[in-house]
This record gives sequence, C-alpha cells and structure tokens, in this order.
Amino acid sequence: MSFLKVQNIQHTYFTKDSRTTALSDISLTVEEGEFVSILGPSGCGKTTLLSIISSLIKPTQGTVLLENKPVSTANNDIGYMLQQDYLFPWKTIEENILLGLKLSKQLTEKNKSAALSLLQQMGLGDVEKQLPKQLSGGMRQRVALVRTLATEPKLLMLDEPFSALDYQTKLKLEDLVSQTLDEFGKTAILVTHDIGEAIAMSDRVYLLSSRPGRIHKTFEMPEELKTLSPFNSRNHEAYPSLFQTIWKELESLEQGNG
Ligand SMILES: Nc1ncnc2c1ncn2[C@@H]1O[C@H](COP(=O)(O)OP(=O)(O)OP(=O)(O)O)[C@@H](O)[C@H]1O
Repeated sequence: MSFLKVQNIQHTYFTKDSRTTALSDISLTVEEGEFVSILGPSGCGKTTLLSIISSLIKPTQGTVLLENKPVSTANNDIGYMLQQDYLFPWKTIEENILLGLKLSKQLTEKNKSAALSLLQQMGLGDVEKQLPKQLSGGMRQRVALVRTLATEPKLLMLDEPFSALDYQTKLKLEDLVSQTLDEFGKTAILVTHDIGEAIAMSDRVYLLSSRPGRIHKTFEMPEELKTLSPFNSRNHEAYPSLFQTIWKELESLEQGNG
C-alpha cells in the first residue's frame, strides 16, 4: 500500500462557453517520507494537480487516496507552504504559528511548546513577540514552515515556496526545509519552475507536459544525491548532467514538440 496514491486523474474546467482539459491520465504514488517534485511549463496544470491532491477541487475523473482513504480537509491531512507566507500582519509570530492548532481546537501545552521550540530551532527564538512586518522574507517563510508543521499534517504541499526569495536565502531555506522534513519524517510534494531546486530537493521529479497536463517523464534521483543536502547536491558531479537532461526535456515541451 502506497502512502499517497493518485490514480487516473483527468480534470476538465467547464465555463459557460468553453472547456479546458487541464490534466489527463495522471497516476503517481508517493511513499511515506518521500519528497517529490512536479515540474512543467507554465499552464501545464501543476496548481490544478495540487488542488486535486489536497481535495480542494474534485477531479472530473480519478481518485486520490492518502493511507488508503480519501483526503480530508477537516483533520489536518494536508499542510501548505506557499509562495506568499499568508501570515496575519496584526498577529505576533507566536500567535501566527499557534493559530492552526487553536482553530482546530488542538492547542495543548505540549504542542505549544513543541511549536515554540521548533521556532527556536529555526533560529527565530527571539522574534516570538514581533509582528511579521518586522521580519525578512526568509524569516517569514521559516515562520510559515513552523506554522505548517505545528498541526502535524500527514502530507506537505510546497507550492513555489522559495520563488519570491533572493538566491542566497533560497539556497539556505532549501537546506533548512529539507533537513526539517527529514527529521520529522514528513512526506512532501513540491511544485516548482526551478529545475535545480527540483533535483536538489527531491527523491523523484515528475515532468508534466501541457494541454492537457500529462506525466511526460519521471526522473528518479540517483542515490548519491538523495542522501545529500540540497546545497551539496547542487555541487555534486552528478548534478550538471541531470540538469542538462531535464532542461532539454523541458525545452522540447515548451517548444511544443514534446
Ligand atoms: N478555474 C479555471 N477555469 C477554467 N480554466 C482553468 C481554471 N484554472 C485553471 N484553468 C486552466 O487549466 C490549465 C492548467 O492551469 P494551472 O493553473 O493548473 O496550471 P499551472 O501549471 O499551475 O500554471 P502556472 O505554472 O502558470 O502557475 C490552464 O490552461 C488554465 O488556463
């Protein structure tokens, strides 16, 4: 039994006078603790696929099972880390990271201190009482990660979480996120436009083609990269040729010959 099983997804958006098939014939599985990425040209259906996996939209066809059950939006099955941090500007960092627990009526002394100690572990122990606007973009994304992990979701959806950050912050955050998810044994799906990021962070990369989005190719990352941090993966000798291979495939898709 796979942890996450996405079977034969097809999705068509209907409007009054048009229909767009965004996804067709998508099947994939993710095992517990794995990190996979979804890469593809603009408009290939990445966001649609994430929304279907999270059960925010119901696919026209197909099923999604998490631990053999349909995904539930009610019981913290899914946690999100998005391009924008969506921290509430009028709430302190502490209030922001505890909000999910509070709303789902799970706030206890135990998980409160776990969340605060994770904040400390992220190097943010001294900003608890500050407001989001007092923090840099990278710090705010670290807060967003703590808030996401605080509710102990089974599956994490990372939708371009580093794309608004400067390059150096992004590389540092990739390492921190990767290390934290490993430590917690979390399973994650990353949507990205960044080939390097996908290679450096993932166990497996799914390359989608567009109109409709299908799985064009699946790239299993070599074992020697899987065990390295994202930063060290980018500097490994296996990295440039993998980058070239995926780059060429993506180029061919963008030129419509895929
Ligand atoms: N609500 C909607 N109604 C109609 N068509 C939609 C809707 N949402 C998305 N689409 C279409 O479905 C296709 C896939 O869109 P989606 O946003 O999932 O792609 P994406 O890969 O996330 O794009 P990008 O990389 O540009 O963010 C596109 O052709 C888009 O125009």
